Amino acid sequence: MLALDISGLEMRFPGIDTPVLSIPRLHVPAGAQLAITGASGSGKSTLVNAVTGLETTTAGSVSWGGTDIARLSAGKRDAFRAAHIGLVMQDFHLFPGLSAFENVVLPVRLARRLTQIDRERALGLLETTGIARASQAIETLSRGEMQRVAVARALLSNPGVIVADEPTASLDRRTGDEVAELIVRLARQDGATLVVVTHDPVFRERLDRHITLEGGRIVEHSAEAWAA
Ligand SMILES: Nc1ncnc2c1ncn2[C@@H]1O[C@H](COP(=O)(O)OP(=O)(O)OP(=O)(O)O)[C@@H](O)[C@H]1O
Repeated sequence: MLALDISGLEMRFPGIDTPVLSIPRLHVPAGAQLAITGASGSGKSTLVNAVTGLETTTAGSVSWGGTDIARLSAGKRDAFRAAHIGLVMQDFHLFPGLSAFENVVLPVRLARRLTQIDRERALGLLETTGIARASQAIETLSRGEMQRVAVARALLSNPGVIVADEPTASLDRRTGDEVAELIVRLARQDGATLVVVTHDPVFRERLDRHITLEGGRIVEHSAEAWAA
């Protein structure tokens, strides 16, 4: 598990005068769970892209466990993300033509040779996430099952951090609640720090702290989310 420390973060885009994101300070302790809410266009995805290193920051530092990823080269940021951050996205990002199992192990297989331990962990995670047939073709799974496979994939390398961007937004209420419960439970079990963008107040209440963004700034936060 890794703590997140943001300081003086700014994200600007060409042609826009004001920063689309401006966060003077934010601290999330190692193993804590942060929900990010806010209206459309408030900067949630931009913040996710900054904390995962998917996008280059304009100014400030984004530090995970003391490593400031804003200072890393693009290649080193990618390597840091692969080693430490499990990502779950709204639209799953799964590969058709592969089975559930093959989807879970794909990122590891692309990085290195798959070991027996990887295979066993992948099968164990599929079982934990409620996927009965690991060999089932991914495109034949229900949407809820697909997101469960994406959760298993995010957890395979035992990351210190899990970042989920609206992971239940394209699921129905009941399925979404089940996936939310699963993400929170597995993050806690693995001791991973969890950051979730969600519009869902029920999901937000499952996490131990939250911030609300408006116009790229933190306008409201729970007592535990130290932000100034
Ligand atoms: N690459 C870019 N170039 C220019 N403007 C951008 C870029 N990316 C994001 N923006 C702008 O930054 C603002 C924040 O966008 P962002 O996608 O972070 O919002 P959001 O809160 O995630 O919205 P939603 O809930 O609709 O996904 C928006 O006004 C958007 O138009």
